[in-house]
Amino acid sequence: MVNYADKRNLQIALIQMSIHIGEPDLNERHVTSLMEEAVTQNPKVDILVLPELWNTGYALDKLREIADAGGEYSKGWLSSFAKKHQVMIVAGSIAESNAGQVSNTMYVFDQQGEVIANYSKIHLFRLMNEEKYIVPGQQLVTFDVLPECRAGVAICYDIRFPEMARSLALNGAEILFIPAEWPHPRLHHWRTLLMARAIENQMYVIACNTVGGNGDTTFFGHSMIIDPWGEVVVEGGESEEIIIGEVTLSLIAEVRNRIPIYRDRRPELY
Ligand SMILES: O=C(O)CCC(=O)C(=O)O
Repeated sequence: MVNYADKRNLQIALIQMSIHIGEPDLNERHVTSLMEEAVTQNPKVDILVLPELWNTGYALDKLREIADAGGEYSKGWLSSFAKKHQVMIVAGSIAESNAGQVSNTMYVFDQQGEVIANYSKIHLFRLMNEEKYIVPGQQLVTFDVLPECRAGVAICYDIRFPEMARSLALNGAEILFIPAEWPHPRLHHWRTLLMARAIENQMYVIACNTVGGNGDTTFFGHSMIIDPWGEVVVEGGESEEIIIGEVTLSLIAEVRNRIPIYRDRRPELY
């Protein structure tokens, strides 16, 4: 939990990085240097956000060999980083192996380096055969960013399922973090779905995508922060970059009071 009692705004850094496919050691060095750069150049950053599968990329046929056993190695150094820099990390996701099975799993660390949330992607992306190599998670996850502000998490394809974001919102989430590895030619889907999840749930959407390629697939970046009114606070381009944006916590209640969808919904009819 971000531990400033009077905190009203949050500074977010999105690590929009390229991934060396199937090279966890290289990726660890790469992501660490970008995270160092983010906290050095922006000492006020509260939360670092990483993209999906940053340790391996979609090296699906090698995943069993190269996935992090129990996530222990990644959890170790990410925890030390969070503690050293007093920063919360929404650590994208990694390929994690357990008893021969691989999951696409996210960890969230607080400023003391404790793991405060752990989510495995529940909707696996058939278009890329993800379900043949990865086992799905079985539960939705929320965590507290501040005592009075809860967040939910989703990974990439999960945003095509509006029921999921709505369930997270009904569980109290006011911010939705979304690590992704989303490619061309579906930029229009990416932007529209993120915008819709923000507007329909009146929540901040904080989405961190990758850049670069895997064979003939190109990941387009466009990591974004969208406010609960649907305005884009910040949006990346198509190259590697650290994107900084601010979350204004008071805006969430303001939007929810202005158009009170949670009071007006009729769940008994649908
Ligand atoms: O839904 C999409 O178009 C992209 C999803 C995806 O690439 C993923 O879940 O890894």
